[in-house]
Amino acid sequence: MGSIDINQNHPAVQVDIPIIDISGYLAGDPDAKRKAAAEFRQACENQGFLQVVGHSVPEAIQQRFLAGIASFFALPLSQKEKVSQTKSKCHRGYERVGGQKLDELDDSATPDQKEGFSVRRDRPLGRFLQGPNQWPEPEPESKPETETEETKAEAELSKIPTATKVFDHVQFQESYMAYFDAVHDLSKAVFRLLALSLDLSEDHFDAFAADPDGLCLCRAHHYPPTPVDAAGRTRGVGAHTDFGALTLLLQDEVGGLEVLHKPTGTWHNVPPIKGAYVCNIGDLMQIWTNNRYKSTMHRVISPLSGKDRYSCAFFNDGALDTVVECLPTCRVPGQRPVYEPLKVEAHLVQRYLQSYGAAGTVLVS
Ligand SMILES: O=C(O)CCC(=O)C(=O)O
Ligand SMILES: [Fe+2]
Repeated sequence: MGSIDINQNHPAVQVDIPIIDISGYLAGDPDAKRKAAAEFRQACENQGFLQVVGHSVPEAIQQRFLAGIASFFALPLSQKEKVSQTKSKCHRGYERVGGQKLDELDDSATPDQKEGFSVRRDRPLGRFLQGPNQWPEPEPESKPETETEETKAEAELSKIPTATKVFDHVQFQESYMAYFDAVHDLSKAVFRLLALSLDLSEDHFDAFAADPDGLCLCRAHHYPPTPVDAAGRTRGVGAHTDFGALTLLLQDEVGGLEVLHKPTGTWHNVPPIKGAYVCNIGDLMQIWTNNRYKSTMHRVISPLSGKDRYSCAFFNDGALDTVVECLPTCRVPGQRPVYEPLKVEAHLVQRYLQSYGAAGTVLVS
């Protein structure tokens, strides 16, 4: 296990975000399995954040996906709004800058300075958040009937490759779903490691994590650059904990993700590692483990002037009917659990309403 010292700005505070190589575990090596489970246990008990390398998601799938989302976000706003999340009954599609406010620490915080695109499993419209995805359609090409000087000039201009021209809606959807499937598979393997790390049977979370109707959200983000005068302090995403059980985040090389060291109230950078997954524990896992595993607060600082940042968070929120209650290995006999048992669906409804305000009510009405 390697680790990075991220404390340049806060030399007195030690925050360790370990880098865990799971290739041996995935290859079926029993020693590597024990070692990886122990490393997960330590990381989750400590900071609740780690980075996974040696995983199963091919670099080519990541690269195609990142190229696809960058070309989508470069489209004109009017085109992106055609697949706006506000048109979806199940929260799919495009979310414009400021569409969500995740900050849980500061009521006066501005909405998140990010735009997003949300995809889940494609299903008929059903229970909370279940339904069809929204995908961008090709723009109809208009052909002028008679050629004039003006239309000739326009035709010349249209030879210039613009973002609209390079956007390929078929490639976007295909690369997105290939990425979704690959990261969903990885999340199932990570849940297995989490089970082992908690001294449970390896398949303990399988039904939750692999349910074909379970809620998984794959949300791509674009963080536009911030002006120099606001450098370092604008919120790409406000301080929050993740709602679900497990998050796997792919980030580009720009950086900006920070985790909170609660005892000192200091923020620490999570350094980008090409192709790695930042893996963090969400609230459901903290409840399951009776506070043994930490759902740590984090935020994103907007990138400096001139730089666009792209990332993608995959949240495996699991089967809606699961009752989350203190795991048998997370309390001593006779000890009362910290939390009352709760249903995944009820928990998610509450957190969506909090972060989306009135716009979230469409999901539960
Ligand atoms: O983009 C990132 O680095 C983090 C995003 C995040 O925390 C979230 O979507 O919950
Ligand atoms: Fe998050």
